[in-house]
Amino acid sequence: MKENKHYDVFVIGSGIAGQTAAKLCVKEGKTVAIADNRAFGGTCALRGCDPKKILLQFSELLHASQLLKDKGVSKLPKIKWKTVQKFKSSFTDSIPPSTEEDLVELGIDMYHQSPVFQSENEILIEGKLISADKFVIATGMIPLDLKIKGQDYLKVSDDILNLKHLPKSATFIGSGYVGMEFASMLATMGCKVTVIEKGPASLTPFDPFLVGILVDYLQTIGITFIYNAEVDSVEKLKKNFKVKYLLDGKKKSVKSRKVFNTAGRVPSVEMLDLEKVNVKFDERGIIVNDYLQSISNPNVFACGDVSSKALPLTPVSGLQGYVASNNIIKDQSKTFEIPPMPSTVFTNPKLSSVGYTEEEALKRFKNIKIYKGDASSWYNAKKENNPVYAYKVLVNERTNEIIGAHLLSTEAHETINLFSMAISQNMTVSEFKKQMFTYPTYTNDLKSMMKDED
Ligand SMILES: Cc1cc2nc3c(=O)[nH]c(=O)nc-3n(C[C@H](O)[C@H](O)[C@H](O)COP(=O)(O)OP(=O)(O)OC[C@H]3O[C@@H](n4cnc5c(N)ncnc54)[C@H](O)[C@@H]3O)c2cc1C
Ligand SMILES: NC(=O)c1ccc[n+]([C@@H]2O[C@H](COP(=O)([O-])OP(=O)(O)OC[C@H]3O[C@@H](n4cnc5c(N)ncnc54)[C@H](O)[C@@H]3O)[C@@H](O)[C@H]2O)c1
Repeated sequence: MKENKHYDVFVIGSGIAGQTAAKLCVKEGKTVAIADNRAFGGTCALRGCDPKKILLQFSELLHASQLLKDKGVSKLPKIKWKTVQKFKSSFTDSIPPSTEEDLVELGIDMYHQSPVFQSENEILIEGKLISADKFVIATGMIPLDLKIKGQDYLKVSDDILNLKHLPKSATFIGSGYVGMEFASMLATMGCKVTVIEKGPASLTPFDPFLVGILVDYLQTIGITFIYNAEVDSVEKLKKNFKVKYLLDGKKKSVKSRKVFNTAGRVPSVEMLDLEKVNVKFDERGIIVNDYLQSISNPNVFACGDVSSKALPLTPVSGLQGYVASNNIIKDQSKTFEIPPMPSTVFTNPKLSSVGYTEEEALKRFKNIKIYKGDASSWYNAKKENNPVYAYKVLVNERTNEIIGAHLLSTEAHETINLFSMAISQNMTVSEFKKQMFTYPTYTNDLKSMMKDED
């Protein structure tokens, strides 16, 4: 039975982008509803950043102990995976009910299904025909469908986060953020890992000098990397799965207990029937202007991972939710400008980056100064008995301002934020070096990275 209802704003997706938009709109007196076809809370809190970091910290603990094995650690910690999973669930289980409670308290109506657009201002959901003045699409991304024979045997990041047992062996198809983080985690925990990548390198948005060092190190802990490979099919054997692929025109295969599709994520738009609402999208997501409005229908906003202006990271998605809702509250009042955005690949060790890459800086500036080095002989790495520590810092030679920083270290995920602040404040190298930092810390090392040759 169809029932008509009208809202000022209807939000689709309850992740950070959708929740931010819904909450700001309702606080401004709008009538708001939000829909999700999965548990409320979004990827980051339920199936991404947060649960991932809980699991990863155990591999970090083990990694740190492995490094100090002959330096005073006599027995490596034994990780009880089932207990780790219980600990993780103690965080994730409470997210959907607490999110729903919050939304109810704010007076936001909830729907638990994917809506399907019927016209430029109507959707069909839970059997109801609902209209709204504005729609916010914040549906995030879903794993890319690999479309290979045996694809049903492939597991994705959600499954890795919910692994009941640590597999003896695993194959990852794709070596971006997700593939590298989980490959590093499983290999550290003793799993035999193979990574098959279609391109010539891993983590292509990151600095190739540091990626090279990271990959070399991950090989020493047992990960096999296969590049320029074309995965053909997955076959189920008795205990294992066989991944067949082509390398240099030759047919090859690898066997493992689990096979993970970590070949990327695509905008979640398929179920919405966006043609009916006249909203254009491509492989990057819903095409939006600087106000995060659909270029073809200004009453529809798209924010977070699903928007064409996304950098699929939690803080950026939150910012986009804020910008979109501000523009709903006051027409075209805020543009989305991407601030210098630090990003980390949480491998052991971590790879972090902010600002320009060397390639981008060379195109953008006439002359740049590159401070680059292997810092594994520095105190901080040596005290951990850690063979990996490296950096690259980029400076505009004319102004002496820091324009990019790339770090590979145990603490890169924290120290990169200092460079983020320096870049957004247009700090010069000498201004940065004037700052006093605690000692002995990785932060204090940042100053030593920008040392001119005598
Ligand atoms: C394994 C993993 C690890 C990550 N780690 C990090 C990290 O360490 N740091 C970081 O910054 N970022 C990380 N990310 C990325 C980060 O999770 C995303 O950038 C962020 O969650 C995007 O927020 P969002 O609100 O745009 O989308 P989401 O959080 O994905 O929310 C979208 C919501 O829409 C719902 N939805 C989808 N389609 C429909 C539909 N048709 N109808 C109704 N609802 C729908 C989904 O169920 C979901 O709840 C990670 C991602 C993954 C997968
Ligand atoms: N730490 C973090 O901040 C974090 C962690 C996870 C995800 N994320 C976000 O999620 C997004 C998606 O991450 P992701 O790792 O899923 O994707 P990605 O785009 O980072 O990596 C996908 C990789 O798979 C490879 N690939 C694609 N098709 C393939 C095929 N057929 N065979 C073999 N390799 C193939 C690509 O060349 C690429 O290297 C990222 O852009 C990132 O912003 C962030």
